[in-house]
Amino acid sequence: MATMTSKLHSSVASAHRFDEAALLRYAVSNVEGFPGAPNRLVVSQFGHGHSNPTFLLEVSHDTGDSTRAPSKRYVLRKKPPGALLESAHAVEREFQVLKALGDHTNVPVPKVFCLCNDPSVIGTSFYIMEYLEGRIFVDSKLPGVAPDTRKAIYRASAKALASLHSVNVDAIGLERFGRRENYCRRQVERWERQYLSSTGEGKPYRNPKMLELASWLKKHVPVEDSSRTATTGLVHGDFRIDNLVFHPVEDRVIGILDWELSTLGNQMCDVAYSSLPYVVDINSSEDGIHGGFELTGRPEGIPSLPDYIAEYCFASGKPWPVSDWKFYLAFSLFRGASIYAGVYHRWTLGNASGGERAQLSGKRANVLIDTAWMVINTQSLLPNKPPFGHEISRDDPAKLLPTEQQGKFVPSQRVLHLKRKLLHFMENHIYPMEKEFSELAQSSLRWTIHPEESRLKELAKKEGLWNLFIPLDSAARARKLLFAGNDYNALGVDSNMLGAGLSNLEYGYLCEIMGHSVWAPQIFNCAAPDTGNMEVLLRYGTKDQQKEWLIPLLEGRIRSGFAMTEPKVASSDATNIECSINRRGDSYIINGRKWWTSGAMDPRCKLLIVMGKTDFTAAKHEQQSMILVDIDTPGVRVERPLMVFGFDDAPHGHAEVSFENVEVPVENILLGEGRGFEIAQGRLGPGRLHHCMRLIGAAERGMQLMVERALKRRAFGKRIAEHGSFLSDLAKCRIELEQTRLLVLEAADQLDRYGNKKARGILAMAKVAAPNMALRVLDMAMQVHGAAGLSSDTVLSHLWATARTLRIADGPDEVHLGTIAKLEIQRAKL
Ligand SMILES: Cc1cc2nc3c(=O)[nH]c(=O)nc-3n(C[C@H](O)[C@H](O)[C@H](O)COP(=O)(O)OP(=O)(O)OC[C@H]3O[C@@H](n4cnc5c(N)ncnc54)[C@H](O)[C@@H]3O)c2cc1C
Repeated sequence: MATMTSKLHSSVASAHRFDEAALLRYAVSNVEGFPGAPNRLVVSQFGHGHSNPTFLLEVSHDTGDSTRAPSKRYVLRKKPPGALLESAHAVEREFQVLKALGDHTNVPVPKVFCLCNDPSVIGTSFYIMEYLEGRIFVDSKLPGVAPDTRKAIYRASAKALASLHSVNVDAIGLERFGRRENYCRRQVERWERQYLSSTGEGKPYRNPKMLELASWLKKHVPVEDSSRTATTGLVHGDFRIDNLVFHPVEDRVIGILDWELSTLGNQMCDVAYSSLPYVVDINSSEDGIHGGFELTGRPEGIPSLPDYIAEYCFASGKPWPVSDWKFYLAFSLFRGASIYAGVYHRWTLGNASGGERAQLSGKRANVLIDTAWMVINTQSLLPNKPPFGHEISRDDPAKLLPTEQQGKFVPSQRVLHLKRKLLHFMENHIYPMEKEFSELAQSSLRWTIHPEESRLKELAKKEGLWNLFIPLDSAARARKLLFAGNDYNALGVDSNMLGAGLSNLEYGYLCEIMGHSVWAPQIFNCAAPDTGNMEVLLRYGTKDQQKEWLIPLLEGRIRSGFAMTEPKVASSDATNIECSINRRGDSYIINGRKWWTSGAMDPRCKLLIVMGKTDFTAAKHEQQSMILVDIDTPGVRVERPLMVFGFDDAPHGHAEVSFENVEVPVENILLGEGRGFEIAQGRLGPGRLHHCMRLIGAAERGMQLMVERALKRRAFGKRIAEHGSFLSDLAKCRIELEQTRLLVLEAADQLDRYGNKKARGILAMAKVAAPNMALRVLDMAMQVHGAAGLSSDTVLSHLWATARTLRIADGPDEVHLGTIAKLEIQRAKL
């Protein structure tokens, strides 16, 4: 039978009591939505197998009129009291992994609210997380459970394990969560050390067979362990059925618990560990039979071991693990034995959680050691191939299909939440203001800022819709460089300024929505060229450069321009650039003429990133450098605004700018002389993809307006929507839009996974496809609107003009096509 999580707690063990009043004070100010004072806190302790004591917090709020609002439940997890084994009980790491998974993936984990490292609150570090109401199957034999449900429960746990093993750790900020290579080797050494420190003289009995086991394991470490392979990634470390919370009635996992041992490494260890019920019954106590299902018989409905592993391999795409299975199983038993020995040692010292269960741990350690030797001496454990036909799940193929919460391009809950907020903001604040913004931009006050823009920016900041474009890795660099020690306040900067920690793919879903309106991106501080310029400063800026320029840009106090293109030379080939940046003493002197410097007309524009040559004689791609120039420096002259099909894009504009003996300090050079191309590559990858994402949004807006118009407007006796030619054109637009969206999302995903250089082919494809698709859709939308579509009375002509520029402004199509073709030919030559 399953036990509901609400039935797994009892009163707090005396050794684990803590200062509840201090906790309450802390939680009220650190957990969003925690009931405010006055309130009542009831603490109880989960008794089921936790090496880090885990508590249920039930907090209710006095309403003041003798009633009490229903209590809210949270779970607190802390380190145990007393002296601890080195590196064990790291609740900080548990918090880190849960936060990353909860924020960026669909892996089922409880939401975490706060981490407290201050021991003065309740004596040790702790964190507070969501309470999950659901079923826990304490016994892996699933007694009292119907055969069908048993099958579904095992299948669901294999899928849950596959889901966590499919996580792209590099994209969710966990790339340094552990060393990936040589995991097993290090683990064998680590658990051997741990075993030695838990047993021996003055401590519980040390089993010599355990030491022999360690030697055997060291000799049989799989070859795949030494490098990054298909099985390297996030490892849970304690993945077993009783660490999973299942939905109260549906047979699916809603929470994977107990992440204490999680790290990066060889995921086959998790798979083997989760298979231990097949080889040993660790729940059988005292002198009972300790064999697992393979020996004692499987309870009806529980799949065979090969079926269980095949289910996992199919869901995760991992190879069939036959070759080293013996090692992985023996290692899992060895590690389990070391953990049990540690728990038993703690029990003898009086500070193990888990009550009576802890007392049995010493015996269990020895059972596992014996079982490991039995496994080693067994001929075959897994068949050479997965069982026939398991891929097409024999009984219910539909259950194997991804659900609506799975799939490569299904945004995480967090992104969906941001998306809802963004859509709401667009409806309530952006669309209603579009007409007024446009009117001001066409008036004699065109180069001024509408006061509503500043108000909306503040609102976007408050709503957490600010700087969402900043990728996780760039934010991490700036956080380290600029805000070491998390001291945001010393600089007077709000920590939200570094965005929401999204990957490029995650941002893609949001950036698309901003693309619905030409006015939206700047309200969220996500407009070009500021985004690209901030990216440059985040990635390549020194601490001083970041302080001077990045912070005001992050805060939206200033704007910036990127000055590369020159009227005199074909600038799609940046090696042609003629602007000179010459060193003179402690200064650089800049001379040249640029045009199409977007944003330079904006009254708030303060910074120009200028690309020029510091050495005309160096190798072709080492002549260029980038330098930071204050637009008010003597010699910088904004000559004139340029027009795009009659739009000057006021108040930001695109300017022709001349530089005449402009002197800037040497510290303003970015990254160093000759590094301009390198920076351009870093800048243009994500930045250009943002354009593509916005173009998807612009096309969606076109589709929406086109359909609305076609449903309202009548011509030749019927609505335009009833004319056959419209219907087929509309359908073709939708097909093209969806194709392009998938391409752009795939490009974002590859950018996250492989980086700019490796993803350059698909990035180039997205850059060609997106503007061309948007142009066709918007052109069709304008056509359906008749003459109105070409006027400025709808947003269509402006969206179209912007889309058209992106066949050139972001590098001409021909250049991107050249990249794609070159890669294609290279592939053919391989
Ligand atoms: C609205 C807008 C905003 C812009 N914003 C900025 C900005 O903020 N900062 C900035 O520095 N620049 C900006 N630009 C300029 C833009 O980056 C350049 O226009 C672009 O790089 C092309 O350079 P070019 O105009 O000199 O064209 P050229 O290099 O002269 O190219 C002209 C044409 O030659 C052909 N061609 C070029 N290369 C190849 C090839 N390899 N194979 C085949 N045909 C080829 C293509 O048809 C191309 O369109 C902006 C442009 C626009 C329109």
